[in-house]
Formats: sequence, structure tokens, C-alpha cells
Amino acid sequence: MSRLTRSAPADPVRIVHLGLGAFHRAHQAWATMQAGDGWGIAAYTWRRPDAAQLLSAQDGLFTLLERQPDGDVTSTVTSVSRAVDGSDVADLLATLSRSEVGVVTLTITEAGYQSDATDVLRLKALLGQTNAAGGEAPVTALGRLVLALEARRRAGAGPLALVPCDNLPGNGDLLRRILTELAGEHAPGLLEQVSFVSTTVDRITPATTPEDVARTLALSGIKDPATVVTEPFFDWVLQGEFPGGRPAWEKAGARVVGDVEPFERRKLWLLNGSHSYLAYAGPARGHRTVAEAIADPVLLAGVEALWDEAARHLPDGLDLTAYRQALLGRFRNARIQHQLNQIGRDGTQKLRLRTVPVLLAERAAGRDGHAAAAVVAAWVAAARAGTLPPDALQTGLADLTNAELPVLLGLIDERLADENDLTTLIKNL
Ligand SMILES: NC(=O)c1ccc[n+]([C@@H]2O[C@H](COP(=O)([O-])OP(=O)(O)OC[C@H]3O[C@@H](n4cnc5c(N)ncnc54)[C@H](O)[C@@H]3O)[C@@H](O)[C@H]2O)c1
Ligand SMILES: O=P(O)(O)OC[C@@H](O)[C@@H](O)[C@H](O)[C@H](O)CO
Repeated sequence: MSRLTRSAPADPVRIVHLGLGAFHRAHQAWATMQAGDGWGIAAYTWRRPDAAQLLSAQDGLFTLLERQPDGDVTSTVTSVSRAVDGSDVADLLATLSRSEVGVVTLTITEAGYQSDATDVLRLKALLGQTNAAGGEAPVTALGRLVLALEARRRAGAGPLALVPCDNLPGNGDLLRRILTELAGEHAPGLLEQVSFVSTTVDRITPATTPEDVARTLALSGIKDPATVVTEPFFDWVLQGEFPGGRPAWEKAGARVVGDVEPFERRKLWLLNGSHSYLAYAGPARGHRTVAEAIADPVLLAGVEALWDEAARHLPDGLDLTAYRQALLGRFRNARIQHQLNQIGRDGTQKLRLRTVPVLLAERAAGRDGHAAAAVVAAWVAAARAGTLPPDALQTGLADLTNAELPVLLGLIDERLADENDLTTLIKNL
């Protein structure tokens, strides 16, 4: 039994990543290694140091356990040159102030884009100072990013691309709006040399289990607690400029396009939307994973109906028949134990982005949108049953089990609570 160690020096850091979770490692870190052009990553955790400690103990190396339908393949990913505890804000400031760094990627979850009033106050106090180390550092990832961008601007380190990789529509524009708001008048010129890249990202990456770590050991003889499990499929569509350069991610299958929106909608509405449906309707029918839930004919019919509704609002040319067929194959890959409980976290924020647009589009077209409404109804039923997974945004209401339907719908999107016949439809589903 051996452990991972480097036999050659790590690549120099040219990418900063925020949110050192499993997905970053299976997606951007893997693609950066495939590019093979010497871009190293400094990856920061958010609140907890665990992932940074695990990876640092093995020189940033980790095993990717690719679960194909008929077998597993392991490989060692080498592109994370440094894994850092995100609470070390001084490290982030120093790293981002280096001119060799040309790209910042983010996987901070949907909830990570919410603003935090206390953090805004911390930021304002710090941005006014010439030495940013003087006050209490921001806690949110985006607060820290603003501070680091200001340090970079002051250091004159040159242009940079910010590349959010979370499942949010228009994530580049959204990030621009949030950072502009956070910086306010306290950091004029902060974003002058910053480009925002919108992306859609796709690679199903469940949380690692002890069984996965044991599987790596059995296959490769390596004890790697930082193992990441993923599927063979990979997709990354990007729209925007990279004024500070970038790795040749195309070598991994990435595409730079003029308009990412159609790809983004297709993925969010079809893949993520049906994932959320299965996440709430599945446990109520005794299922724990996506593969179990999609094998249930009742849920499969619900997924197909949801895809039919979404497809009516997607542009031509996206080859939806092949996309849906491929999705079914990916969902049925029982070697990927994707827990419904993981997908169902932070549901209020996710449904607002993946399901409500389809529901409202159907209703605007004069139909009831019952398949999209069924996703919301399944979430409501889980809220009432007290079985919802944790939700970072579910504040203000300690107990959802007794909440009125309009109140529950309003947590997802105010527009839902205003529609009387929608509440009737959801009650009857
Ligand atoms: N796992 C997937 O299949 C997948 C696929 C496509 C996109 N994504 C995107 O990546 C995100 C992370 O997924 P993951 O599988 O790596 O999850 P994970 O639980 O392994 O890691 C989540 C990371 O986000 C950080 N984080 C959590 N809450 C945060 C917050 N409020 N602010 C800042 N950082 C925060 C955590 O510290 C951790 O580094 C998802 O939320 C999604 O937007 C995931
Ligand atoms: O990652 P989340 O939490 O936004 O959503 C859960 C899943 O729908 C998601 O992780 C998918 O597996 C992923 O988006 C596939 O690329």
C-alpha cells in the first residue's frame, strides 16, 4: 500500500480556484492536466481546511476514479500545485497579486453567490485601507475575491479572467453584478482588467464514500483519501475572453462559443431539473440514488414529461433527442452512486433556476406546466414531511412542516405564490 507523492516539481501556479470540492477536481483540474501546457492551480477551500489538508499531504495529487458502466479506471491528477485553507486570506491575496496568474475558476455552490450584509461591512472597512491585512477578513468566498482583486489591482499584476463553474444561468454576468455591487465606490477600477466568462459545466461527480477509497486501493494499490469519483462524460462550454491566457482546455473536450445560453439552458433544465425532481420525488418512493430512481417507471415518466415541457422552450439545433438518450444512459449508470440527498441540498435556490423558468414559460404559453409543477410539488411534500436536505437559504422559517403552501412557494420564487391556480394544481398533484 503506497501514498501519492510527486516525482517531478508541480507546475507553476497560473490558476486560482475557489471552492476545493469534488467537482473542481473531476472537471477543471482534470481538464487542466489534459491540456498539458504547464498551468498549475492554487485551490482554496471555503470555511473548512479538510480538503486542503488531505491534498497537501500528498503534494496536491489525487486519484480520479472514473466509473464506466462496465468497469472502473483510475488516474492521478497532477494539476493542483497547491491546496490551501481558504481562511488563509493573506495567501489568496499574495497569490492573486502575481502576474503569472491569468485565470480564477470558482465552484462555490449556488448558495455561495448570495450576499451577506456583515461581509459587506467587513469589506468596506478593509477596502478603504492601503494595507488590507488590517481588519477582519471577509468570510464569504466572493468577499475574499473582491479583496484579492483589489490587492492585484494595487500590485499592477495585469489582466485576468474570472470563470464561474457553478450551475447558474449567466454565471459570468451574475458574478460581474455581484462583484460590482460588493466593491461599490470603495474600490473604483477594481474590474477594469477583469474579464467575465460564462460557462456551462457537466460531469456527474458524487461525494466520495469510504467504499470509493477502498476501490482505489484495490485497483491501484494506493491509499488515497482524496479520491474523486466521476463518470466518463465531460462537457465544458465557455463564452468570454481570456486576456491573461488560459490552458488549451479544448484538448479535454471544452468548447469556446459565441453564445453559451442555449447550452446552459439545455443542461440546467434537462439534467439538473430532472435531478431535482428525482431528489424530492425519489426518496418518497423509497429510492436513495439517481440510478435507483430512474429505474422506477413512475419517475421515468415524470422525467420524460418534464423534458417534453422544457424542450418546447429550447432553440432548434441542440439535438435534444440524442441529448435525452445520453442523459438516460448517464442516469442509469448504477456504478455512480449519486445520492439524491446530495442533489436535494439548497433546493430553494436550485428550483428557482432550473425548474421555475420552465414552469413559467409553460404557463405563459397557456398550458398548466404540470410536469415542472410536479417538481415543486415533490419539494413541497418533502418540506411538509420534514425530510428536506439542508438548505442554506431556508432562513426565517424554523419549521416548514406546518407552513402554508403560498409561504413555501414564496421561498422558491415569489412569482409562484402569486398564482392562485398554480397553488391549486400543486395541491392536487
Ligand atoms: N458535483 C457535480 O456533479 C457538479 C457538476 C456540475 C457543477 N457542479 C457545481 O459545483 C458545485 C460544487 O459541487 P461539488 O460536487 O464540488 O461539491 P462539494 O461539496 O464537494 O464541494 C463544495 C465546495 O464549495 C464550497 N462551498 C460550499 N458552500 C459554500 C459557500 N456558501 N460559499 C463558498 N463556498 C462554498 C465548499 O467549501 C467546497 O469547497 C455545485 O454546487 C455546482 O454548482 C457540481
Ligand atoms: O451540483 P448541484 O448541487 O448544483 O446540483 C446537483 C446535481 O444536479 C449536479 O451536481 C449534476 O450532477 C451536475 O450538474 C452534472 O454535471
